Amino acid sequence: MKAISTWDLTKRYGNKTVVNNLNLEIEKGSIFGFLGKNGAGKSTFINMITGLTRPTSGSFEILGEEGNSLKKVRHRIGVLPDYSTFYETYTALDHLKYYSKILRLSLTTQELKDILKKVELEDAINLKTKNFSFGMKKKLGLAQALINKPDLLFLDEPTSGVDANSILNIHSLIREVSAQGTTIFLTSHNLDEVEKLCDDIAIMNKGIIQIKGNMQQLRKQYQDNISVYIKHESISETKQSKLRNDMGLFVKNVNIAADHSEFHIEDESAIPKINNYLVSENISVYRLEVEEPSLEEIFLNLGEKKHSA
Ligand SMILES: Nc1ncnc2c1ncn2[C@@H]1O[C@H](COP(=O)(O)OP(=O)(O)OP(=O)(O)O)[C@@H](O)[C@H]1O
Repeated sequence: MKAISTWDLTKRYGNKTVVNNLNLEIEKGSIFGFLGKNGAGKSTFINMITGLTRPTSGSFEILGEEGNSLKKVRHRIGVLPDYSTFYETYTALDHLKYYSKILRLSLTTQELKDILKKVELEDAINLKTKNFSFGMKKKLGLAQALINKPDLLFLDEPTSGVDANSILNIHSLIREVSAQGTTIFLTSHNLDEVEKLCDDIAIMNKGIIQIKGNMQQLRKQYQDNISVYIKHESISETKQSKLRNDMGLFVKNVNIAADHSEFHIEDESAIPKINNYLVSENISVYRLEVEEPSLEEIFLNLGEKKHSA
């Protein structure tokens, strides 16, 4: 079942198309990573599906409801915007009490304090938000987004401006919320974070989805990048030269030294071939490392490659 589906969703401002016929399906219960350079159209897309702005054309469904019936599911959605605004004279607890009231939730003060504890704001429960750092505001925004135990949670840059320890805490909180069945839509410029957390990823560029899939599928499209390093027993010059010639037949950029070899392969099916060859040549292997492209490499390569979704 899908948590979000869009069909040819489009947004134009004047004659500028910001989101262009976007078709996307997000599996219920998944952590979905939405990436793109500044100005790619990510916020405009999120604003459309959360009802903040109207699509120019196309349609969408959220949690089984059509876009024009968004009201029916609003109470099941949590949103952490990129920048949250708070009443300066309210404390963290005052804010949660306020949102709890607006959403007509009957949460006790202790339950609200527990949510603040989850986002590591237990020491700031009675602190006015005018004294909050940027990272603390981000955490309060997260607490607010979690208050209704949402089925669908939008997180826009949840860890930007947050210190390293708190990032780890936020990541484990995201995993915990996901394990309870919440679908998470995560926008982040931190590619490492997306790679670690997300089941599926889409990369947006100039209003269209340029590539999408899970990390394995994304890597598959870029497998010419796989590099292999082998630490082996020391071999003679003659043997090195033989290896250079023989291995050159099934790997690229062969670099053979006395006690190690490095090269690139297009496809992981070359790995057993390499292994069999070394065995047949009686060369003892001490270590074999395969380095696949990171999401960052895929992202950076997008301008050069023309993969379509
Ligand atoms: N209300 C608006 N009127 C006119 N143009 C707009 C409006 N909102 C967004 N745009 C334009 O649409 C394009 C996409 O903007 P959007 O904010 O969706 O990008 P983004 O991918 O979220 O970028 P970022 O990562 O910087 O947040 C930009 O060129 C922006 O200037």
